[in-house]
This record gives sequence, structure tokens and C-alpha cells, in this order.
Amino acid sequence: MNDTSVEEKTTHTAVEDDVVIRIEHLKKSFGDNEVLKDINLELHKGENIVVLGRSGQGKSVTIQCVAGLLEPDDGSLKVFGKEVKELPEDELKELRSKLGFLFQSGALYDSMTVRENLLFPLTRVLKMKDDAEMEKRVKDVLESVGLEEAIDKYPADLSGGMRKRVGLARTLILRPEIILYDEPTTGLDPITSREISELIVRLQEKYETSSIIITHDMACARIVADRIAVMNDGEFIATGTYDELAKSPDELINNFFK
Ligand SMILES: Nc1ncnc2c1ncn2[C@@H]1O[C@H](COP(=O)(O)OP(=O)(O)OP(=O)(O)O)[C@@H](O)[C@H]1O
Repeated sequence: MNDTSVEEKTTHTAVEDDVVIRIEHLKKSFGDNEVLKDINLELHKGENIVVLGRSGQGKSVTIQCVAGLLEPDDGSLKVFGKEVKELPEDELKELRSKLGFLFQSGALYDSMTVRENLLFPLTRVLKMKDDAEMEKRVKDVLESVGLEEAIDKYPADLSGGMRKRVGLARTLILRPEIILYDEPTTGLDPITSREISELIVRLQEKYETSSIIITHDMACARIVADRIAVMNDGEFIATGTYDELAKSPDELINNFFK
């Protein structure tokens, strides 16, 4: 072994420690529809990666694989350094508890107040029983999203932006280390959308989470992204900062920034 190979190995290990999700050569088909062809991505601790891509390119399928909602056909998916498909059930459960999801369809329960919507994951997922501790968590998380006054309201009494905040609170209350967002600003007006994007950044700093965020909203991408990964036809074709990609000579990439 020469000096160079030692140096390479040392560098590689240092990078490994910082990577919370590593996806390599991930593939997923539905029948003849080859959706994910060769997905490669690294999410670093504390990082927000935005995934851009036209409709139907496989963005949601990618994060559903990460979330364990879909099983990839091939390739490697490591979360906190562990190969997900090799994990026994108990470790898989523990791993899932560190992942939070905010999906477009993640509607609140209409028949429950905001408080009840937030208590639900605590009793259901964390099996918490201490009422005082649960109430404290509900209040803390509502304060973080700026909605303390809505605690006794029903979702129907809230605006779209407020419902998104409650959705965020419901994800955060389980204290995930990684959050996967699928179009967090869809259906919001530009000003509310900006508020939600800024909130995502503040919450990431406060709770020290790492995130993958799918969005078509370029204003959101600009605010939240440390890095952007562009997906096309089942592969990532470019990654870089907003400013780097906005300058790309590749029309396929550049088109998103026009
Ligand atoms: N559960 C499923 N069963 C069969 N096909 C699926 C399933 N989920 C996704 N697909 C297909 O995979 C392809 C990619 O879908 P996906 O939802 O990942 O696209 P997307 O890039 O997120 O698009 P959009 O921006 O419109 O949300 C589509 O052709 C879709 O029909």
C-alpha cells in the first residue's frame, strides 16, 4: 500500500461519518415501467437537498424508497451507514423512528383538533402515556411553527398555510433526524409559500435535521436548498447549488431556473 491509497482511505472515512443517507445505483420498476434507472445521492448531516425534475421522473418513488414505503429492485440504500434491506425488523423500526415525512397527501384528521392531531403520533407511534409530557411537547412544537393560538381549532378553521404548519408540527413532534418533504408548498400562494420555506430552514437549524425536499416551486428551492439535485428519466443528471445550476449551459437544467 502506498501513501496515496492511505490518504484516500482516510478522506473517505471522514466523509462517511457525515453522510446520513447514501443511495447507490438504486433501481425500481413497476412492470415494464423502469422508473428509477440508476439513482445515486448523498445527504450530509444538517443538509437540505432539493430534488427538481419534471413530472413523472421518479422523484416521489425515490423518497418513498428511502421512507421504506417502496422496496427497491436493486442497488444500495444506506441510512446512518446501515444498509436498509439487511436490517432486522427491530432495527428497521428504530431507523424509521428517525425519519419524518411530510407528504402532499399528509392531511390532518378533520374530526380532531390541532392538539389531538399532534397527540395522536405521540400515543400511537411513541406509545407515550404521560399527559403532562405530551402536552408540553405539543405546546413546544406549536410554538416552533408559530401556531400556539390554534391548539383547540379544527383543521377546517385553519388557512392552507396554517394547515401546512400543523403538518410540519406533526412531523417534528416525533423528533426525526431526517425529514423527507414531498412538495411542501403546493397549493399555497407565493407569500405563504415563502413563509413555509423560511420556516423549513428555521426548523432545520433549530432541530438540526437533514432533509430531502421535492418541489416544483423554484422560490422554495432557492430558500431551502443547500444543494439541488436534478432528476431526469430515472437518474440524477446534475447536482449543485442554486446559483451553480442556474448558470448551467445544459438546457435541460437551465430550463428550471428561467
Ligand atoms: N405505486 C406505484 N405503482 C405503479 N407505478 C407507480 C407507482 N408509483 C409511481 N409510479 C410511476 O412511477 C413514475 C414516477 O412517478 P413519481 O410519482 O415518482 O414521479 P414524480 O417525479 O414525483 O412526479 P410529480 O412531479 O408529478 O410528482 C410514474 O410513471 C408513475 O406512474
